[in-house]
Amino acid sequence: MSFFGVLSITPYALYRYYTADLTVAIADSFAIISILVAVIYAWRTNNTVKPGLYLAIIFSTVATIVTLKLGINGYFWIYPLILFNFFMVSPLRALTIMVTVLASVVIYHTLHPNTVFPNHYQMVSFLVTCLLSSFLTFIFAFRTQHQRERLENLASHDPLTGAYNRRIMAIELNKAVRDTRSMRIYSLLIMDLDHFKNINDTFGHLTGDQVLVDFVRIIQASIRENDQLFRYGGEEFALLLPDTNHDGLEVVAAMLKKQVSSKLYSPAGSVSVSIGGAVLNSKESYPDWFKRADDQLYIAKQAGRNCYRIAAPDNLSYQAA
Ligand SMILES: Nc1nc2c(ncn2[C@@H]2O[C@H](COP(=O)(O)OP(=O)(O)OP(=O)(O)O)[C@@H](O)[C@H]2O)c(=O)[nH]1
Repeated sequence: MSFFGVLSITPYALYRYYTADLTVAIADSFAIISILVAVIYAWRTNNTVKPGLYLAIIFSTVATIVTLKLGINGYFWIYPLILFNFFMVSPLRALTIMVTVLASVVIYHTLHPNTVFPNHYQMVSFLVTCLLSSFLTFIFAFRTQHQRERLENLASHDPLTGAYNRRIMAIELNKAVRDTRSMRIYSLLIMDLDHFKNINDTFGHLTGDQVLVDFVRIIQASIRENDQLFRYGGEEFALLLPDTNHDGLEVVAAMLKKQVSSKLYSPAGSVSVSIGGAVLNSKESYPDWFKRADDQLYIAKQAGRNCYRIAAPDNLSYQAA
């Protein structure tokens, strides 16, 4: 957008300087400089939301000035401005900005008749076509946003339980491993339902599915808001816990084990979970961290299930309940 913006505005800015139309020339130059500042900011911070809003406001102000100054030679810029704004900011923000721009033009025309538009009829035509274009673009942008959110949701969640899927787990665990700047302590729990195959074999897959859904509901209700639950296999789940140290991880594992065994039921009775956990060591890769937690899960299963094991920082297993 910025490339096309600079490409299309620069010749006009030069022409305005050439014809000594200083107000419009300065407005055009300001728009070009703003584009470059916004691009540099977005490039450096990876944040496109703030520069998007900044550019939408700058461009809308410049297009309004050009419209008021040049009349018919300026107001055609409002049409590409509509598309630009809906591309740069959220649909509601873009609509608000467009209504503000059009209101400014109409107020100016009312206060200074015949300066922008030769007559009221032309002003009304301009207003109606701009409003129509804005509303149609709003509907288009709103639908696109809604569809994108649905697609994002489908691509990141397990359809049965609603927990995050394996793809997001890899992204989030890698993010935690790379987060060396914040000094946060990240922990991981791997949870696996005990004797789940028996439930499927005895009562059928639908009953098994319901147990999985209930399990996720129980876990979600017991964890903090910024903990993230992933389903990475059939009845295997991972829980990422930021700001949780070894002692904290023990407390959470004990609490989740208790919550599950007291609240999760199949037609055969209570269902339990085995849990393995590990705190992220510095300079450890995501697969190594995951493996350390998974090894602890294996030890918990070997120890008779319905229990948890947490890797000690020196890789020794803590004997736990
Ligand atoms: N209902 C249902 N079952 C699933 C799903 N995904 C995997 N499974 C079943 O989960 C069961 C996993 O069995 P195992 O890996 O033997 O584990 P387990 O019976 O829980 O035994 P332990 O983990 O050793 O206690 C298999 O029967 C799979 O078919 C699913 O989405 N729905």
